[in-house]
Amino acid sequence: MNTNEHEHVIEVTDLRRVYGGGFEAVRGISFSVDRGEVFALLGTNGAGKTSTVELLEGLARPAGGNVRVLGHDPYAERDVVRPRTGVMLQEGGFPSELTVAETARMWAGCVSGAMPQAEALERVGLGRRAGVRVKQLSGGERRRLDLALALLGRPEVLFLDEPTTGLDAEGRRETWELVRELRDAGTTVLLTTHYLEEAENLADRLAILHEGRIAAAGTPAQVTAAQPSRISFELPEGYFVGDLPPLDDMGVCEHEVDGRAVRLRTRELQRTATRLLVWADTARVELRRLDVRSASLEEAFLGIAREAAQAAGTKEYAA
Ligand SMILES: Nc1ncnc2c1ncn2[C@@H]1O[C@H](COP(=O)(O)OP(=O)(O)OP(=O)(O)O)[C@@H](O)[C@H]1O
Repeated sequence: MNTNEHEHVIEVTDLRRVYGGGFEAVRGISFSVDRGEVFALLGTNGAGKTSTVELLEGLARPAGGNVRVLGHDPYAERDVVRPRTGVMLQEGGFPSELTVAETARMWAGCVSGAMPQAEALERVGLGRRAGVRVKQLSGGERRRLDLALALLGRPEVLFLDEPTTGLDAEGRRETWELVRELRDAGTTVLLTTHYLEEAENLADRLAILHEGRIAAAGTPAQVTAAQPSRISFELPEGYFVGDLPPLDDMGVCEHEVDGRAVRLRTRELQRTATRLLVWADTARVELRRLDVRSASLEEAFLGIAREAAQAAGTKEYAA
């Protein structure tokens, strides 16, 4: 069970997936995930996240490139890899007539070295719902049950496909806490999500997919740092944007003026903010509603999707 000899628990090199009819959903992507890391795959609808995760889970054979999970080919060596991984699919699809406890028992029967079912249900906050039929669970509770089942085999690697879709804010935070606990105990987690806040909070590193390719990758801080920061404020009565120091000198790359409201974008936040504040101080003016902020992951995501779409010559995200 020792995986320390493998520097990368998940290693993907130039991976490709082609569906029947020749559609290439994954077009040569490479990344690796280290032991005890949480790695998020983000992307617009149809970007190729699920297609990629299915290859990592060994559910399909790649059309090209290489996948290694715990040092093995998850498709060709499924019997070696599968017992050491936990999979939470987008739709668990368990019989709805069974109770939560019966479902966990049935699933535990398929897993070697399973943890006690009650412990798995307790960990996801379903301990008190053990006697309830699956069909009576809310959408969020079903996601928790899917997660409990993925945890049953004490996996070294956990694949979570949109783990918090349908959960309320509290349920989402509880799931994040659980994922952090698992990570701290050495579990490697690969998740897909549409919630950028989730990736920002949870992921040690992430990759943004667009049309089957990686458009950006790194830590959340690295990915957002590549996008411009924003400064907004209102000029006082009698002042115009032309009264500011030359915007180029301030490091501004884009600006918008709407009446008195000014929005600047800059890749040199400290320089722009300093020049602006020195100017305001010297001119003895108050910049009302002053707001200075780095790009959020959401802004970075939208910017990357827009750039990638423009580069591909489509207009989908160019609006
Ligand atoms: N079985 C299939 N046959 C043909 N094309 C498919 C098949 N499954 C997925 N695709 C296509 O592959 C592309 C990638 O789909 P995939 O489900 O991997 O995207 P995703 O990033 O997970 O999207 P979402 O966020 O909507 O779940 C899409 O264009 C999709 O229509």
